[in-house]
Amino acid sequence: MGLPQVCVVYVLRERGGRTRVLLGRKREGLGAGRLVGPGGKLEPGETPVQAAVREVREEVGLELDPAHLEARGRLTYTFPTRHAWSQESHVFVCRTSAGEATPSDELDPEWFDLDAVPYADMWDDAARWLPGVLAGGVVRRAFEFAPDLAHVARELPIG
Ligand SMILES: CNc1ncnc2c1ncn2[C@@H]1O[C@H](COP(=O)(O)OP(=O)(O)OP(=O)(O)O)[C@@H](O)[C@H]1O
Repeated sequence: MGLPQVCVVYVLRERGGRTRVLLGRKREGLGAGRLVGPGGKLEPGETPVQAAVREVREEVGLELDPAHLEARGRLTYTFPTRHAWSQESHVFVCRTSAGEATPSDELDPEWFDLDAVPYADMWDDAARWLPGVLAGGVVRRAFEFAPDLAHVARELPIG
């Protein structure tokens, strides 16, 4: 059986000639306390794009046009000592968004300059691939987490 499917969206906005990315401090559940991109599990019948639009609306209150979502690849996370956490994540960037980011029960949103993203506050894998995605790239990688459920133990070959 395939892994649970989730999505994550990195919303970008320009301000004063700089580009900023919207992250959020996770308030509860998997990864509580960490900074994450808004996102979450696909509901039955949903496409990754539909889930991305819904999750961003639910978690930070921004409206995205599905046509503006840029598919930037897929990540596989395996937690050999906590199988329930293993998942496959569809990564999106969105450079057009409407509204103001507002906190929800799930996330406390915050904008960061692209050169000041606090990777140490994110999941351990993020520093390995998110800079490339924010610079315009696509990612397809697989990470296996250590028994501490916090650190990447190794990267797995894709395929
Ligand atoms: C393990 N290494 C990881 N590295 C980088 N990002 C990770 C991640 N693990 C999860 N994420 C992202 O964090 C968000 C919440 O994920 P996740 O906990 O599955 O979703 P959430 O609890 O919000 O689901 P529902 O909103 O209930 O559907 C979601 O954007 C997801 O892609």
